[in-house]
Amino acid sequence: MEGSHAFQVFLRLRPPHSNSSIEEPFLTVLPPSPTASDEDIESGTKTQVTIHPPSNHRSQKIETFSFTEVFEEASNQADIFKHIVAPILTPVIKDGRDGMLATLGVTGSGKTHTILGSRQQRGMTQMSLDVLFRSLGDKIALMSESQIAQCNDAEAEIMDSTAFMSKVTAVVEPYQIPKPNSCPTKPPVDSHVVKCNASSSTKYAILMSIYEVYNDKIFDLLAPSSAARRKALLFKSTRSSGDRKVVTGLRKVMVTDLYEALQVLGVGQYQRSHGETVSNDKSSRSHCFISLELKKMKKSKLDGSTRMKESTFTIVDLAGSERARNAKTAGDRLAEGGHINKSLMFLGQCLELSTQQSSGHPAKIPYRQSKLTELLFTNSYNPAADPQIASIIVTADPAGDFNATSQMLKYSALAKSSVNLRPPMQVLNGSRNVSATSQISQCSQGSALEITTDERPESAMSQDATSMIAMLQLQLKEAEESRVEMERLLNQRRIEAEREREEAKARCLEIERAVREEVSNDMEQRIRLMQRMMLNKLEEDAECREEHVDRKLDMLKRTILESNDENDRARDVEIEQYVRELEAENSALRSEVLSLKRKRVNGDSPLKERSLNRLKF
Ligand SMILES: Nc1ncnc2c1ncn2[C@@H]1O[C@H](COP(=O)(O)OP(=O)(O)OP(=O)(O)O)[C@@H](O)[C@H]1O
Repeated sequence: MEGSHAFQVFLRLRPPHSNSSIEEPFLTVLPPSPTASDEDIESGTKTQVTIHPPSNHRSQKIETFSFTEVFEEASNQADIFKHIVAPILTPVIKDGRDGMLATLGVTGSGKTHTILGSRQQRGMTQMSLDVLFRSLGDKIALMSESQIAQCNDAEAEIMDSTAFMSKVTAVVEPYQIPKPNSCPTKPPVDSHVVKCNASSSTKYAILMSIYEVYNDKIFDLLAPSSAARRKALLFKSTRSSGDRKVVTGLRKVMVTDLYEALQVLGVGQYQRSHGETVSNDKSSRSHCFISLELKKMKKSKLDGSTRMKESTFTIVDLAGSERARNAKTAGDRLAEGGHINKSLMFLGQCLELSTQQSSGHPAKIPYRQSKLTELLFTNSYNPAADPQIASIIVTADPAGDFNATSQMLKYSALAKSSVNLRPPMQVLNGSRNVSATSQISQCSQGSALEITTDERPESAMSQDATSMIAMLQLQLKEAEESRVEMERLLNQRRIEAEREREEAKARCLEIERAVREEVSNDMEQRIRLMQRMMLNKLEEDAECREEHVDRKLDMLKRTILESNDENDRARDVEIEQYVRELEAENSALRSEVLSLKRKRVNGDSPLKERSLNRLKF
C-alpha cells in the first residue's frame, strides 16, 4: 500500500497528562525498519507505530501504521519547527511557492499546542512569523492604494495594523485580547533565517487573515461581531484567481513586524469558537485557518508599474474528533461535535483516496462534501494544482482514547498493515497481560506462537484487490461504528427531546397558572377600583342632590316668606282701610248720635230708633 504521497504526514505523540490514569500506553513506536534508507537508519528516524487494543476490546488486532516521521513524546516545539515547518516555509519565502501546514488529531491530543503553543512555549505560527520577519527584514513595506487595488479582487478589506486595531478595540475590550508580549520568545529560531536574494527595488507586503470553519460555514475571525450577526463567507473563483478558489470578503491586515502580527493573531485567537468538554477544558470547536500572504512587489524601472508575485503559507488547526459519549457533550457542544466529526470523516475519506491516487490508482477525491475538504483539497492537496508543499502533523495521545486514536491513525497513515491474534485469550499461554510489542518481537523472532495475519497471501490476489478489500473492510467497520454511534446519539437525543417536551409542558402549565392568577388579581383590583369610583360618584351625586334640595327649600322658604309679607301688607291695607272706614263711620255715627242727642233734647223719636239700629251693627 505504500507509495509516494501528495503530501507528507508526520505523527507527533504528546507527553502523558499529569492526571493520566492509564498505566500502559496502547501505542508503541517501532525502531527504524531494516528496509529503511541508510540515511534514516543513521539518523535514527522512526516512521512506524503499532497499536494494540486493550485486553477487553472486541478486536484483538495489532495494527502497524507508517508515517513520514514519528516524533516521540520528548520532542519539543523547536524540533517540530526545524524538521517539519521550516522546509515548507523556506520555499514560500524564497521561491514564491504556496505551502500548507495542518494538524489533525483526536481532541486534547495537542493540535492547538503545536500550532499556537502555550504560556511556556511558542507554537509553529509564532515561530513561522518570527522567521518570516527576520528573513525579510527591511524589505517589508506597506502596499499603496493602487497596489492594493491591483491585487485585490476578492472583495477583501485590506488595512494596516493601526487601522485594524482601532476597529477591533471599538467593539472588543482591549484587555480581552491576548497580549503579544506575553508570548514567550523561547525556544529561539534565529538559525532559521531564509536568505532571499531579492534586488533593492523589491519589497514584500505581508497580509494576514484568519478565518474558521464552524458548523460547515466560513467566518472571518478578524471582523469581530456578535454570534448572531456573523456573516458566512463564500469560497469561490474570482476574476484573477482563475481555477483557484479563494475565500472572499475577508479582512486582511498588512503587518510590518512581529509585534503587529502577534497582535492580529491574538484577535483571531480571542474570536475563535472554543468550548469546554470533558476531554479538553479549552477545546477548539472549529477548524481555524491562519493565512500569511506574501506579496513580492517589483517596480519596473521603465514605467514605474509594480509587478506582483504572490505566495501563501496557510496554517490550519483542525478541531479534534471526539466521541460524544467520552466528551460528555450536550446541546450546542453536541451539535458542534457532530459537525466536526462529519467534516473529519469526509477528510478521512479524501485522505485515504488521495493515498491511492499517489500510489498510481487514480481515484476521484470527493472533496466537495464539506467546506473543510473543499478548502483543503481545492487548492492545497490537489496534485493537479500549482506546485506547493503541504504537511500534516497528526497528533496522538498514546494513553488516550484507543478507539478514536486508532480510527484517526487508520485514515491518516501513509500505509498500514495488521496482524490478528487468534484466539486472543489463548495466545500467550493463557496470559493476557503481555504487551503487544513483545508479541510482535516474539513473532518476528520466529517464536512458536500461533499468530496468523488476516490478509490473504499477496500471491493469491493482486495487490490492487487486496488493498481495495482492506479499504472496503475498513470503511465498512467505520460505517458500522458510525451507525452505532449515530443510533446511540439519536436515542439519547430522543430521550432528551422527550424530557425537554415534558419540561416545556410543565413550564407552560406553570406559566398558564401564573398568568391566570395575575389576570384574576388584576381583575379583582379593577373591580375594587370601579366600586370605589362608583361609590364616590354616588356620594357626590347625593351631595349635589342635597345641595340642590337645600337650595330649592331656601328658595321656597324665601318665596313663602316673601308671599306672606305681601298678604300681610294687603290685609294691613285692607284693615287700615276698614279701620279708616270704621273710624269714618264711627265719627259719622258720633256726629249722628250727637245730632240725635241734640234732637232728643229737642223731642225727635224716629231718629232715635234708627241710630240705635246702627249701633247694633
Ligand atoms: N506536546 C505537548 N507538550 C506539552 N503539553 C501539551 C502537548 N500537547 C498538548 N499539551 C497540552 O494538552 C492540553 C490539550 O492540548 P490542545 O488544546 O493542544 O489539544 P487539541 O488537540 O487542540 O484539542 P481540541 O481539538 O479539543 O482543541 C493543553 O493544555 C496543552 O498545553
